[in-house]
Amino acid sequence: MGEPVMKLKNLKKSISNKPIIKGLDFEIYSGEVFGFLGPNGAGKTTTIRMMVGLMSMTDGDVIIKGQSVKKDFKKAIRYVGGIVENPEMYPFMTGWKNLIHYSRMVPGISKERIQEVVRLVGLEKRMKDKVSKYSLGMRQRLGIAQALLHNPSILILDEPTNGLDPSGIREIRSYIRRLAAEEGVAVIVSSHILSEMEMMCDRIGIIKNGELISIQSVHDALQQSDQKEVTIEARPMNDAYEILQGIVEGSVNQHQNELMMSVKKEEIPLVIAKLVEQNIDIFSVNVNRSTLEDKFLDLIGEGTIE
Ligand SMILES: Nc1ncnc2c1ncn2[C@@H]1O[C@H](COP(=O)(O)OP(=O)(O)OP(=O)(O)O)[C@@H](O)[C@H]1O
Repeated sequence: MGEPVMKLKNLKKSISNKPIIKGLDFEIYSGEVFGFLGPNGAGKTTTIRMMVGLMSMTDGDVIIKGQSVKKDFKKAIRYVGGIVENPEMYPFMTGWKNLIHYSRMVPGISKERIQEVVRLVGLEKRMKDKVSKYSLGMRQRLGIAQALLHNPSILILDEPTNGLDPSGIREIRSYIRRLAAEEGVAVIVSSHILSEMEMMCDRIGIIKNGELISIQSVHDALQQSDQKEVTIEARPMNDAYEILQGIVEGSVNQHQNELMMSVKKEEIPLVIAKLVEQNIDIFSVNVNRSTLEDKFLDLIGEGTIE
């Protein structure tokens, strides 16, 4: 994956002596979309605010392209583009004027670069319209264009799809993927919606109560999502083992009174039926939570997932 663009090192935050972020360690790489996922109040915004220097750190550090946000804020932050609070836009000015206005505050931004970022977020045809005529999704895209003007290595977007309708969400998603692929920027997006993250991200880190509880590649997670780890307590054990070996594709492991195997969810009833057919007594069947979705459901409680 090459050198990380950003490194979190034992990052901590306490507010009024209450630990909010309890030591985060992870790395973000060029060209990847990294999803920062967690239920409301998990600590996503607090972490992002520390990453971009909007909030002080209690302990640890954030290193961006080798520069410490704590010690060398100015050097570190020039690599970052971000929308953490609402982007500052003037509704009475056109999209183009807004970008020109912003570019004057940052040295070295050419007209060509402005055109390039406009193309990257697909707003070429709407540049002459006033921002007041834009949909929320278009404003969000203009905000992303603005954040990209100075060629950042890392783009940080806090809940970029908040408040958007499904077509707006689809658009933002495709533009974010395109940015990572075409510009090679690392993109961090936060959200509390797993399904959305799975479609947009290469890797997902799950945060709960200020701690990172899982970090996983979406590709691996989707490959695994079909398989379930199943533990069956059955007697006579040896007969059950023989039968299972004949029907389960992977290996069957024996541990004390239990047999463990990995099967597809739809195969679980078949496995049980075969054992019962052959007069095996079944005392328990446990399906262990192992996938990203399982972990996330564990966290936020079933039924609340979107
Ligand atoms: N200024 C503050 N004073 C006290 N507590 C705070 C402050 N800011 C955040 N918190 C607490 O820190 C925890 C993490 O909040 P944070 O906003 O980072 O969560 P989040 O994961 O971004 O959630 P959401 O999706 O709701 O924005 C919450 O319990 C919140 O109440």
